[in-house]
Amino acid sequence: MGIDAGFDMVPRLSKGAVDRQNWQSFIKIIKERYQNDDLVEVKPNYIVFKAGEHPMLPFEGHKFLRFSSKISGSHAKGVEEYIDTVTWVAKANFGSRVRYWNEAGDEWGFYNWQEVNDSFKSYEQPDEPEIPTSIAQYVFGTDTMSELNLQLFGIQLVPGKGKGLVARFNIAKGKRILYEKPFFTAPNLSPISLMESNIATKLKALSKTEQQQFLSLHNNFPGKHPFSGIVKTNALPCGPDSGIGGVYPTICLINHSCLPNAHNSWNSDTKCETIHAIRYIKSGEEITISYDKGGPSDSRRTHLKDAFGFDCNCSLCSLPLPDLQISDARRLQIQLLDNAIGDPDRVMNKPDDCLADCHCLLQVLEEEYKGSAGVLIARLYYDAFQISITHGDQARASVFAERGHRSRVICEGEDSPETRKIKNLMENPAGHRNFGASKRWKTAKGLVPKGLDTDGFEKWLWRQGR
Ligand SMILES: C[S@@+](CC[C@H](N)C(=O)[O-])C[C@H]1O[C@@H](n2cnc3c(N)ncnc32)[C@H](O)[C@@H]1O
Repeated sequence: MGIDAGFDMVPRLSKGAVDRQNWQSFIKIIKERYQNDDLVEVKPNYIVFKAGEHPMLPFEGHKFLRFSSKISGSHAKGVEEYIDTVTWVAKANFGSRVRYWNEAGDEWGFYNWQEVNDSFKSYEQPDEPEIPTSIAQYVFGTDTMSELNLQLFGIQLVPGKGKGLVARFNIAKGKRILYEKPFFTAPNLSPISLMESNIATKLKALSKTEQQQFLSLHNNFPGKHPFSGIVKTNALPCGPDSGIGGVYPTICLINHSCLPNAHNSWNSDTKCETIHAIRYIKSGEEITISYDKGGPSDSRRTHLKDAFGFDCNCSLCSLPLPDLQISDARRLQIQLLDNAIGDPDRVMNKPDDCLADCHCLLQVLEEEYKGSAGVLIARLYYDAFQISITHGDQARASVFAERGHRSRVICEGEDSPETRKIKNLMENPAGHRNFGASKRWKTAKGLVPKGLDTDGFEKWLWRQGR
């Protein structure tokens, strides 16, 4: 008997070039780290740590299932430190594929001992070399990237920002990068002592590992209320304008950019947060999301400092002053247009002006965000949809809904409640609550013109030249 702890690799690595290379660099880091440690011996086919039950790391990563040992009793001396360090390095290389468990915290390994012992036996004898039959097999082992559920990012130190997520592969626009359950969700309570005790209660309900993960998150507000400080630094709102925030093991390692390449969204059905690429992300590029609501650099800076406690050094905020001023002017214009479009009296009485503002906003967003305005575009099309449907124009409304739907899928995926909502409206625009408030622009859904060239169609859609 005794208490075991360690980590499992779930899913196990493939024989493909990508996994092979990642495992080799992981082994290289381990070898370098322990080169002067007499208790860590490099054998022909694996590394053995001569403490506890002598956990091993094979040189062939696809054989590896578990790194663990008993951590209780006198013979276990020193092994816990090896387990902690190797787990940490493995996590940095393989992310959530590395599942740490500790029987002291009622956590158990993923694989059964029969599977694990068989894997240990296979370490001694290297495999016969295989000739891959396809590029996919060579690169990915036996399957494609998605089927293998490859983690698209690694956790790395990013200059000036602490830890961050960096793409390990080229990531296509619209690709789901992460889907994660929060440790917990919590409201922003006042006074702070109340918030602290509320979080303490939620923390107690977590496993030991989760508690450790939570406590290892960055805290910009150290002092008398450490739990609240961690939540304030890391929590992401559970939906736009929600006063409830969620704290996540991996998503909370994503840094902010005022010009992000990914979008975070709360799925109120599954109670999970998703991260999607909103533009093509190159391998090696940092993955970023936006923590704030935009606006010119001054107001962004103030908000990020007050709400999250840091000074932003993203690529936009680091622009030379003349360039930053151009961006600031556009951000201000975006805010003004957004406010004007959202005015219900104007939607009712000056719909042509509102639609013209939507068109103008679309152009400014494209310029400012270099074609990657993400969810701002989805919202804009929803606004244009609402203006059209309020005045009975089902034809235009269905086109705007279709465009809004396309943008939502990119930012949030098909399973997002927001995506489903706009999809329903695309199919049945008259189902919107404002339909019929006015008949000013009345059209049937089927009256979308056919045979126009792109310019002609855009002119029709935005009611230009009337
Ligand atoms: C949610 S955490 C992100 C992960 C964090 N970098 C870490 O090491 O754990 C937010 C913190 O990361 C840093 N950070 C994120 N985005 C930044 C940015 N654009 N500029 C400077 N620091 C940033 C700040 O310290 C911020 O409080």
